[in-house]
Amino acid sequence: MQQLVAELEQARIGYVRLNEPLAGYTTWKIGGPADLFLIPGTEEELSAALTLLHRHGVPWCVLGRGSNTLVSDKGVRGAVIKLGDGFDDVRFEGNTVIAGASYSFIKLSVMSGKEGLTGLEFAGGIPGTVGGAVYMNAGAHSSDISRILQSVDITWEDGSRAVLGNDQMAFSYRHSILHERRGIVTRAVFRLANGDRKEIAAALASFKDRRLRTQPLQMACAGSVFRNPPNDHAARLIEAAGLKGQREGAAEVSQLHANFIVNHGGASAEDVLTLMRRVQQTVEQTYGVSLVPEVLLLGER
Ligand SMILES: Cc1cc2nc3c(=O)[nH]c(=O)nc-3n(C[C@H](O)[C@H](O)[C@H](O)COP(=O)(O)OP(=O)(O)OC[C@H]3O[C@@H](n4cnc5c(N)ncnc54)[C@H](O)[C@@H]3O)c2cc1C
Ligand SMILES: NC(=O)C1=CN([C@@H]2O[C@H](COP(=O)(O)OP(=O)(O)OC[C@H]3O[C@@H](n4cnc5c(N)ncnc54)[C@H](OP(=O)(O)O)[C@@H]3O)[C@@H](O)[C@H]2O)C=CC1
Ligand SMILES: C=C(O[C@H]1[C@H](O)[C@@H](CO)O[C@H](OP(=O)(O)OP(=O)(O)OC[C@H]2O[C@@H](n3ccc(=O)[nH]c3=O)[C@H](O)[C@@H]2O)[C@@H]1NC(C)=O)C(=O)O
Repeated sequence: MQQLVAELEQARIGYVRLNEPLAGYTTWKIGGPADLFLIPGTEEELSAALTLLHRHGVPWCVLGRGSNTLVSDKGVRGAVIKLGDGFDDVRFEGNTVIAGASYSFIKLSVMSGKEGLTGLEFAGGIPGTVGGAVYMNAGAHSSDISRILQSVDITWEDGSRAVLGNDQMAFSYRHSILHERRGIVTRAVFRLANGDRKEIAAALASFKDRRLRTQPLQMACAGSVFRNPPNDHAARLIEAAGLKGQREGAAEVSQLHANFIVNHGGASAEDVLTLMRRVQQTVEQTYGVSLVPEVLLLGER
């Protein structure tokens, strides 16, 4: 690892830390340390970092805002990559928006509305990055990334780069090709339509109001814990099974939204996983439905 760190520093990879605690990089505020934590600032630095990691046989993963991720208490063996400043930009060209992968998805939504462009209103309350949103095909209010994405710049794990069009992304409900082939989104291009600024602002405000009423936004959480089963809602099943308010340590099935698990402060990943298993077992026994996690588990168990 010492040799790898020396080579990363020689290649001027912006930010390299050993044993970096990850809890602060997730919205659940949970998780142990990463052996190695890298913040490449440019595509060149990213490619160089991936090449060196590959050469040294060190496994890696990429973290956006950590708003859909549960990091294990033992943390991550290998490297965690977080894209830096060179990926935090946005520009508008006619009806097209080009955004860096670490750009805030919420800010992208608000900025597009201010430009009089419609199509990204659904993203107003999704507190992740553009890269995480593409990976997840994030969606809300009957829309998702697949409806507006034109193309994506990707760096594959061998350091090579490609541009993939929407039809090459294998999008489906909370799924993209990146679940099957390891690569890092560096930039995304969205095709929007001309709209009325006031109407877009009104739609954003109404979605925001609905979220504030129905989701525990002020609490540390990671959005919906389970995917919705076909033609139903995980939240409906969890509430009907009497699980709202169930606790394990400082983790609780939210009283406001049954498919959210909130951290009251100091919850461990094991607390959350124990609660998730209890929810799955109870819903399976009561309704015969297997709930599948939407949140992603990262790190050593
Ligand atoms: C309050 C709240 C509300 C939410 N509401 C919604 C909602 O309405 N709809 C919805 O879909 N989600 C929602 N979420 C979940 C979450 O915000 C989304 O899944 C979001 O897209 C995750 O983005 P992120 O950057 O935080 O990803 P992370 O959690 O950091 O990562 C998620 C996955 O994406 C991968 N990834 C991250 N960046 C990249 C990249 N640059 N290239 C390749 N892979 C990458 C990671 O490796 C990981 O596998 C909500 C979460 C919260 C806390
Ligand atoms: N529960 C959790 O674990 C987490 C929840 N969140 C929630 O996500 C939202 C965004 O948080 P954050 O990324 O830190 O950004 P901020 O709350 O700092 O807001 C950044 C910008 O986005 C706007 N904005 C925030 N929410 C919305 C929305 N739903 N619709 C439209 N515009 C919005 C804000 O406008 P304005 O000031 O006018 O609202 C502001 O201009 C907040 O509601 C926050 O509570 C975020 C992170 C973790
Ligand atoms: C938050 C996420 O996305 C959210 C997205 O914000 C919203 C809005 O479009 O729709 C999905 O939630 P959801 O299906 O729970 O939507 P909601 O409108 O909140 O609830 C649906 C229905 O479930 C029932 N419901 C909801 C909450 C609750 O505590 N109890 C309950 O019974 C209600 O009948 C309600 O009508 C996405 N979740 C999934 C897993 O698809 C996420 O993916 O992280």
